[in-house]
Amino acid sequence: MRITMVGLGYVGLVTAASLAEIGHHVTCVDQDENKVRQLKEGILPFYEPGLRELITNLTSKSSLTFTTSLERSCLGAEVIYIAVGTPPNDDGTVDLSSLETVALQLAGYIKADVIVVIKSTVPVGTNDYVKRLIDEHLPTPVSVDIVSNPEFLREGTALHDTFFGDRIVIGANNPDAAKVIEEINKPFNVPIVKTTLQNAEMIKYASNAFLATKISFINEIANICEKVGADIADVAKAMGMDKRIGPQFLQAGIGYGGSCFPKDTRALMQISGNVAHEFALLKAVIDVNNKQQTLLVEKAKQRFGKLDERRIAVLGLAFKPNTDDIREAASLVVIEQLLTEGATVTVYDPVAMNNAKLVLNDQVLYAESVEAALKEADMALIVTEWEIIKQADLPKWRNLMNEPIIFDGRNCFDPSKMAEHNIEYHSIGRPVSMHLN
Ligand SMILES: NC(=O)c1ccc[n+]([C@@H]2O[C@H](COP(=O)([O-])OP(=O)(O)OC[C@H]3O[C@@H](n4cnc5c(N)ncnc54)[C@H](O)[C@@H]3O)[C@@H](O)[C@H]2O)c1
Ligand SMILES: O=c1ccn([C@@H]2O[C@H](COP(=O)(O)OP(=O)(O)O[C@H]3O[C@H](CO)[C@@H](O)[C@H](O)[C@H]3O)[C@@H](O)[C@H]2O)c(=O)[nH]1
Repeated sequence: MRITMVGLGYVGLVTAASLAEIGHHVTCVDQDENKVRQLKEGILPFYEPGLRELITNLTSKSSLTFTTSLERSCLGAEVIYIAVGTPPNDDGTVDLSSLETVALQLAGYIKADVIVVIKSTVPVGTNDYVKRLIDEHLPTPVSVDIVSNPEFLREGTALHDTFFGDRIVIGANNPDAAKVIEEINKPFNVPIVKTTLQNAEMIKYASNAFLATKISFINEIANICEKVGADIADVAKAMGMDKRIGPQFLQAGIGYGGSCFPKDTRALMQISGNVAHEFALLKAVIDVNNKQQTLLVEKAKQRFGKLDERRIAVLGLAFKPNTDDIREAASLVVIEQLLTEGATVTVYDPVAMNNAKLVLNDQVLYAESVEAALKEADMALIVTEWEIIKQADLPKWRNLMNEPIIFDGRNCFDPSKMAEHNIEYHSIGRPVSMHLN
């Protein structure tokens, strides 16, 4: 099948490469000339394990090509995927302007019957709206079908999630169009759910909101554990053994971040508000998360009284490991709090430093390694559970720091081990372990 993919963010690039890998011919389009030029040279715009190798292999076979010309990419395309960003507006509503722009441009370029597949996360009713927009602006009478195919990949494990996903959702009004997209996806050998456009749109928001709910729930349990002397690690483990609950997304910590959960939960609040439904549960999930992101610094303040003139190492900036994405990362909240308190902040992340520099500029010091960040620090705050952090040489950490005190937002270490190494250790939902001398 000849496919065009418009928008080369995480979703567009990973989907395009995956579709090419299962035998389709995919032309990738982005308006960002720099991004397209770099992709042609094999340079990826973001860090994702395994993706560069896959893309290099597919481009060498010409099953994956890159261009900035939407017009040329439409020639001969049987299916056009759209995966442009749908970022939040200030009030939490979804900014659909990129999607509208692409729809209007496409209307001018489509010369034959085609299926348009929307992969972007969009509020209920948007797929219908895009169909109307295209139809109203088509200069030639051709048939354009719209299919909603929301994406469920996670950053850092995007390829695995695509090839071993739990389900592929295909929403369409026209069963023939749904059938074509089903055939395209069959080689993935992932269960396919065919449904309406509205259901497909809602499935995406409901799934993300539910996962966010699980995280805020376990974080609240963790906060209570700290006060009653229980240990969240044991509690979550035993809860997750109940198949009705399941073990995933029960990792307590400093809250969820990233380009999806924060924006999609806020968007679902807006969607429910638009139909005069007060989604009290989701509001609580968001409030809990906002508070959770401030927890580490609050603990540090309680421990020290004031943080001004303290040298503080922040370890991990990405919103989760195995990505360089810092969109709505907890690290940004933590760093802002620390700077407001007057602390001197040194940061380190194995892959997100360049993205961080674009946002934080010269407000913080940038270290070249975990060890360099810890050197002469009065305390360390762990925000992302990178493997390089979890495999710490603890005696070395202890010797590097002015004071061996760690506030861990991701529960990377066993508290008893920290006590053995004479490190004062504050984590989430577990007892504090003090150093012995
Ligand atoms: N990032 C994720 O992990 C993830 C997972 C599932 C779903 N989603 C959803 O997928 C969508 C895309 O997210 P993302 O993070 O991959 O996107 P992104 O914002 O990182 O990238 C979007 C790309 O679209 C391009 N673009 C914008 N307007 C364009 C136009 N008119 N013509 C051509 N290209 C254009 C931009 O240049 C950019 O490269 C969003 O709706 C998001 O909510 C994201
Ligand atoms: O038990 C957990 C699991 C996750 N998180 C945090 O939650 C955030 C999101 O993590 P994750 O879901 O792994 O990453 P994303 O790449 O944002 O993926 C989510 O958002 C995507 C965009 O919509 C969806 O496609 C995915 O299915 C959905 O998992 C991160 O800050 C994690 O640290 C926790 O705090 N505890």
